[in-house]
Amino acid sequence: MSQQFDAIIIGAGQSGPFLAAKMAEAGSKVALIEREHLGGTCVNDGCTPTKSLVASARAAHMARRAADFGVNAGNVTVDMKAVKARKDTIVGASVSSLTDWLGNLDNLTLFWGEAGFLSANEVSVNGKTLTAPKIFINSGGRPAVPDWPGLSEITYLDNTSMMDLDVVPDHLIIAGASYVGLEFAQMYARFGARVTVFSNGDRPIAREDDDISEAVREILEAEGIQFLFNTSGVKLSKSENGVEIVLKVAGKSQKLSGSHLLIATGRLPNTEALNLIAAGIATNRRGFIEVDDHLRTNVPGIWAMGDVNGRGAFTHTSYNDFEIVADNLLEDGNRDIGVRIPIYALFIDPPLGRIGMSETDVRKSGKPALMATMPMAKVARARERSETQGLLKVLVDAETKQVLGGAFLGIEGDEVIHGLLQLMAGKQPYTVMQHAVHIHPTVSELIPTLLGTLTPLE
Ligand SMILES: Cc1cc2nc3c(=O)[nH]c(=O)nc-3n(C[C@H](O)[C@H](O)[C@H](O)COP(=O)(O)OP(=O)(O)OC[C@H]3O[C@@H](n4cnc5c(N)ncnc54)[C@H](O)[C@@H]3O)c2cc1C
Ligand SMILES: NC(=O)c1ccc[n+]([C@@H]2O[C@H](COP(=O)([O-])OP(=O)(O)OC[C@H]3O[C@@H](n4cnc5c(N)ncnc54)[C@H](O)[C@@H]3O)[C@@H](O)[C@H]2O)c1
Repeated sequence: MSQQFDAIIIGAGQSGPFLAAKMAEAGSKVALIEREHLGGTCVNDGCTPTKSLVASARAAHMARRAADFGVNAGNVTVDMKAVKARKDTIVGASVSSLTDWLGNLDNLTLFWGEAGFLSANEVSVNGKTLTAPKIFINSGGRPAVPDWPGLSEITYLDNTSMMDLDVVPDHLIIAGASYVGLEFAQMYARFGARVTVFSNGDRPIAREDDDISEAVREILEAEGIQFLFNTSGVKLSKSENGVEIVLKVAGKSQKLSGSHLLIATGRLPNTEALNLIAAGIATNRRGFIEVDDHLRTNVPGIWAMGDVNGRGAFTHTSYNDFEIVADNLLEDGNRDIGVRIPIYALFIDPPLGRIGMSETDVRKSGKPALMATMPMAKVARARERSETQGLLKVLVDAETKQVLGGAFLGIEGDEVIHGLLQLMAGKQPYTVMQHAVHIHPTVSELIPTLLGTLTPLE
């Protein structure tokens, strides 16, 4: 006997629970299936815990720098058990608030277990069969683990097991120099670990322009983080202290010995358990579920939202997928993922706020463009705070005067970048922002000055 619903939602990540609640509130009978924890990666082993840890790491860093501000903080030590407990409290509060909210909604039934398709309108969970004309997949992703010889013989960490660490490693080796690798690298260096990062790329956060990568590298190297790029031939073995790694760095053999190894080499979509074949759902070459601009899969009545569709890899993109699907289905809307402006941040300290096209993208496109850059040292707020690392960069279409993209690496870069978002979303020329009066002394007040120095991109 199957149980009949109006909608089934697989995965309680950053879109599923919100869609489940909205549909239930609108009177639909909804099943939400989750195999592990409400809130998915973001709440449990992604954004929330890492940003809580970043905050502790910043407190340690600023305490060590106290003398720069004329303050005597004495000998600074880090209590990792207390750091972890603080993080666990913040995560716990988010999970309980989600649990209370979802548990108290009429029309919503929460099923704990792993879901898999039986057909295009039937899903199995814990031996039960659920049926619905509409099914939404929000199953997210998990760490990609390289196929390195020796990996199965050693103990390694990923972003999930990092959450249980309550000691400062003697020497943390990190594979991967992007979001996950760099955020953990800086926080653990600040907690007091020796940190080495290796990557098969040629620079940190290699999706960004060279000058941004270089500035990120300078910031992190100044805190003692060691980088090895262009690595290959990684082999791992257990050692007395933890792990030994033999690898090639730009073709030359090198040995590393660390107490802990964190794998941060990208993420894969969670699709295996879903038995997509039973419903005939198509995936792309990289294994992500293919969707159109309304988040519809190739099978009528089945949608895919969040990281699993490969159209975004952030909490805000997953949440926006929910908004689009909900508006289109429940409010008669016609919203479209195609108009979404890419925006994201790398939460090292100071953070990198990014929007739209990079300089490399603009050069490749051949568009006539203007560009301006400015070191953060020119920003009064940064000088007053003795935090002058980084740079501001903006690119503008030479014909329409609309902003094409920007990179703000510096204090408040993750917040200030939203000024460009408003301009871009409103399709306004940059002069609107340039002529508006901003508050002194803020980082934002220097954006009009930055815009005043735009010159043609050679
Ligand atoms: C360390 C780290 C830090 C991050 N920091 C940020 C950040 O600062 N800002 C940001 O925007 N993004 C960040 N991200 C990315 C962000 O976490 C994800 O983009 C976000 O969680 C969106 O995920 P989602 O909604 O696709 O699904 P997820 O959050 O991955 O949730 C999917 C859920 O589906 C469940 N599930 C999977 N398969 C099944 C199944 N077959 N049956 C039942 N349930 C299933 C899983 O248990 C999980 O709970 C970070 C990621 C990591 C790893
Ligand atoms: N601030 C944020 O919003 C935030 C924070 C953390 C994670 N995330 C999300 O998580 C996703 C995953 O992040 P990530 O940093 O794990 O992956 P990524 O795909 O961004 O980067 C992977 C890194 O690992 C390296 N790498 C890959 N294979 C390797 C190999 N065999 N040997 C050595 N190096 C190798 C790459 O060169 C790169 O430096 C991101 O797409 C992002 O959306 C976001």
